Amino acid sequence: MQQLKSQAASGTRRSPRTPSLNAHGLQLSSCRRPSVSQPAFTSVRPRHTSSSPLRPSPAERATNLRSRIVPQGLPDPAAVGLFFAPGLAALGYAFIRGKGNLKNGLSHLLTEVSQGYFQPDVGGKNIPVAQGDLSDLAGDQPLFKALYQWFLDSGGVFKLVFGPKAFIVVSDPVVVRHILKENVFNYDKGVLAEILEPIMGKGLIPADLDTWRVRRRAVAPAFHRQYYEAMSAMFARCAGRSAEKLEAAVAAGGGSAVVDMEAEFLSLGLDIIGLGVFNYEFGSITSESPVIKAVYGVLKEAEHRSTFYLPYWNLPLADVLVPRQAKFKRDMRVINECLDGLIRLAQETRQEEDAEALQARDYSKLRDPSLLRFLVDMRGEQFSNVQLRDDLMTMLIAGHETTAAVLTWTLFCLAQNPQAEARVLAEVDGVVGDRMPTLDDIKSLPYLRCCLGESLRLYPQPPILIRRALGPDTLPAGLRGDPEGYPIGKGADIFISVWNLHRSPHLWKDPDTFRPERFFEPHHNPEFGDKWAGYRPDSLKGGSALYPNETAADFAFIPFGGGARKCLGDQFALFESTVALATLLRRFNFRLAGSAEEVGMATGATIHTANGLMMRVTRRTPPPSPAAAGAQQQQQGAGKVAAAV
Ligand code: HEM
Repeated sequence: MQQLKSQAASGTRRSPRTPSLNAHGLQLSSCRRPSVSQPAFTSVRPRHTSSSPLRPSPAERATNLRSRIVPQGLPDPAAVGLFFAPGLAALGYAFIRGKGNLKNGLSHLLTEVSQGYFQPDVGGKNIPVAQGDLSDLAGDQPLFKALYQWFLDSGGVFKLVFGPKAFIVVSDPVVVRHILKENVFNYDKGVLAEILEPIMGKGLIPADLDTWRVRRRAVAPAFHRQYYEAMSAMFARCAGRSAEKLEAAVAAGGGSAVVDMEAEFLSLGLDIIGLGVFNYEFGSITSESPVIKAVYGVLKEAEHRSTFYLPYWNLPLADVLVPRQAKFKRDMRVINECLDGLIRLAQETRQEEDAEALQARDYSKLRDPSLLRFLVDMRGEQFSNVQLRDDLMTMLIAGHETTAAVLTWTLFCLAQNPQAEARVLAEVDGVVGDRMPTLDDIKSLPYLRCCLGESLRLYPQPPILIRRALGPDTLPAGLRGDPEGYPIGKGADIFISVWNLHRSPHLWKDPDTFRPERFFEPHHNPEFGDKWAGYRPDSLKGGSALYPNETAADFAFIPFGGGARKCLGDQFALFESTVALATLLRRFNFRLAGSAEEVGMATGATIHTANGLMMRVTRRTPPPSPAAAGAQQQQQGAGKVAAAV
């Protein structure tokens, strides 16, 4: 199997980065500009007619995506004026200490800070501080890759100090299990909640624990079997639309087209999440609308905000003085009006029932099978319209780019692994044939499911989860840790590095290699003793879980988090990805149009490509479907019988 180790990560470069956050967690934004040139694609690409940033042409889209990746160069001057005087003083200090060289100066500042100046007392005194030159943070690689090196050097629990803040970085499954499951209610989302609150209000992801308890209990029952049946049909319909669009591009290109598949998956993901969550047809695969524009605007702003330490947008008049804040406000108004309208409509047609009765509805006959319909119709639920809107907004943002990223990286990995690709195709041809894939088909596609798991292992969305301790706690030792554990205090900020866990040499064989079959094989590291149970595929067979998950891996694999605050949309996203890939892979061949290095990797709201996933798409001639082959055999058999008679 091909090593992916540095393929995607290399090839893009040069600009400082800061940590950033997305809907689900911390994004270690590289904030860098790719220096590689776009491959010189000469063949026909599908054209978008608009110059809107939302329905971009491929060239526009690459620029837009990059501008989403790179936090838009310099911040707003007004914002700088409002906030950065102390920062500039610190930089001046850094400059002097660094003898005139800013990078050295930063290194001095960060190193001195790491040695204890300005550090708030939140315990963790026996936690090793990452050794080395913290100017690595201003170097060439994404921050989460720098964290990986420190993890290898310093172990599964270490402290990272920069600016006025100290963060405890956790990359050990024993400690992660403790935080996400065993002592879950001692933690909230900390800095993530501060950033997301203006966008998602008290939606499930940033919600405080009291709000979260009530809303989780209300929203979770909406994801039920009948809902997934209806959703699978919708996934197939939307994926069919994407296929038609690709067909047209291939036909226009005389048999092949170079298409940015990442952009296609973003459109597909938006259409699906709109229909699944509030039965709203964005139609973004084929069109554009002010609402789509506003959604992308808000996503972009969320990403931009996450690259700043200081929430300047909360200052009085920020939305008047800072142009991008004014735009953000306008975008929010457009989305809120749309959501309010949908909520109003759902309320006008409300048919109250108990949760069990709602789950037993005949979803095949419902014109609106969405989550919104379920939530509004549920008897006895007390919630305000604002709360409902926050929940919808949260799911819209949580389920869009994340799923598109999974599809993007799975296709990227398959294109470089012909054996894995051949195995997936054989599976899809044998199971789905020319039909639309169904929910039941997913059960018979184990290898495709593992490919999705493997893509999520290598490219977790997000690569870091954030927590803040609400009270004192003692983190367990984990592998080779202090046997006494690590006492921490209230307010301690924690980064759970999903990237480190997923690529840890202590937890996985050949951690950087794309090898989906690993999820069929048990794996254990005896060094953990009985602290970590290892990866046990058998534990999936007995349960209802179809995809590798955190329980089977005992928290070494946490693409959807784990414990009480685990993602609510995990099955939605995985079913969607399976149906979409089965639909597209059956009909088209996808080859990288340039090299893997040219694809590049960058982080923003998710880990995405730096330059788009440019693929040469051609029609695939699949073998006859099993049904067609069966019919053909029957005909031949009948022919033989007739001849014999
Ligand atoms: C591949 C796609 C997705 C990935 C990788 C993903 C990942 C995650 C992760 C890691 C968390 C936990 C965050 C934390 O613990 O801090 C989370 C939470 C959440 N996700 Fe997803 N997600 C995906 C798709 C979706 C979809 C499609 C929806 C909705 C339809 C959704 C809704 C949510 C919600 C509501 C939460 C908050 C759960 C809670 O706190 O109770 N996600 N997601």
